[in-house]
Amino acid sequence: MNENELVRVANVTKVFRSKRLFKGSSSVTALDGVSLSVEKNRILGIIGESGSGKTTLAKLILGLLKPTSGVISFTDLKDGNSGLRKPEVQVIFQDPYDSLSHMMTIEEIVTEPYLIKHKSHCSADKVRSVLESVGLTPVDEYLHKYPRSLSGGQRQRVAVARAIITSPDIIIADEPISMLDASIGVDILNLILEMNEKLGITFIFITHDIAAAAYICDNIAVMKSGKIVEYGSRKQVIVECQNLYTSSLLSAAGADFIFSENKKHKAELAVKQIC
Ligand SMILES: Nc1ncnc2c1ncn2[C@@H]1O[C@H](COP(=O)(O)OP(=O)(O)OP(=O)(O)O)[C@@H](O)[C@H]1O
Repeated sequence: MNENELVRVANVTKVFRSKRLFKGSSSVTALDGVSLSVEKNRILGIIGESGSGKTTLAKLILGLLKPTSGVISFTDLKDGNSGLRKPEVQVIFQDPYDSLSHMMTIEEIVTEPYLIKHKSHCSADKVRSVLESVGLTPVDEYLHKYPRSLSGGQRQRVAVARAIITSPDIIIADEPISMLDASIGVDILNLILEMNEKLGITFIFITHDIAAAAYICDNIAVMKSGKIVEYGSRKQVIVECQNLYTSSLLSAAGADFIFSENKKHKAELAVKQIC
């Protein structure tokens, strides 16, 4: 693996097999010979229609599933002065109404991953700084609330806070804006950009929305029926796309894309595209 890679997915296939009583067995090839790299400090977009295999790929990278064939390898990172460790991966789910426990306060939800990782309580200062960094201010207004009293956008900010509290190397954001209003979705895109730029967190951004991917991702993999049909830099995929399926996604998005090299402009431009 080269020094810029955190994860390499090499020729990975995932077949789900199920046995049905009296009806024999059936199988679904969710991923078919997928190869890609997750590069350090970058945002990798995985885009495709429903059923194209995006979540299966995310679950394989998270270690929740095992590939049927192929290899997923993680680079070794320096851990303190001596040891080596694998990159830590956290996840943000699609549904901010379902992914946070209804029985826990915002403080408990955000600090839980820290407690699991370090087996010790998180300091009050740390919780405050994490909530501030995701824009949940004034912090005292949020700490003791329950998710039910927050809006969808605020809940997704809680999910981002929960994901960053352990200082992960990679965050997999699985359709994080698909259940939010367009303008709130753009706020979350801005937050992902900020976490990437300020904290250096690598993101895998899973979406069916090519406009959103175009504006926040450095690299994009376009998936169809379990295969990657186009893969490259944002410019290669959006401006110089070679594949008919990618072109059809671009036209379906009504995307009269203004290509900007400047990441900071991308989310604002996305407002016009997504709305
Ligand atoms: N546990 C499973 N058992 C059987 N089939 C599965 C399983 N998980 C996923 N699949 C199938 O694998 C294919 C890819 O599913 P996957 O959820 O990865 O797609 P996706 O692109 O994430 O879709 P969506 O955007 O709807 O979440 C689909 O045909 C799906 O039905």
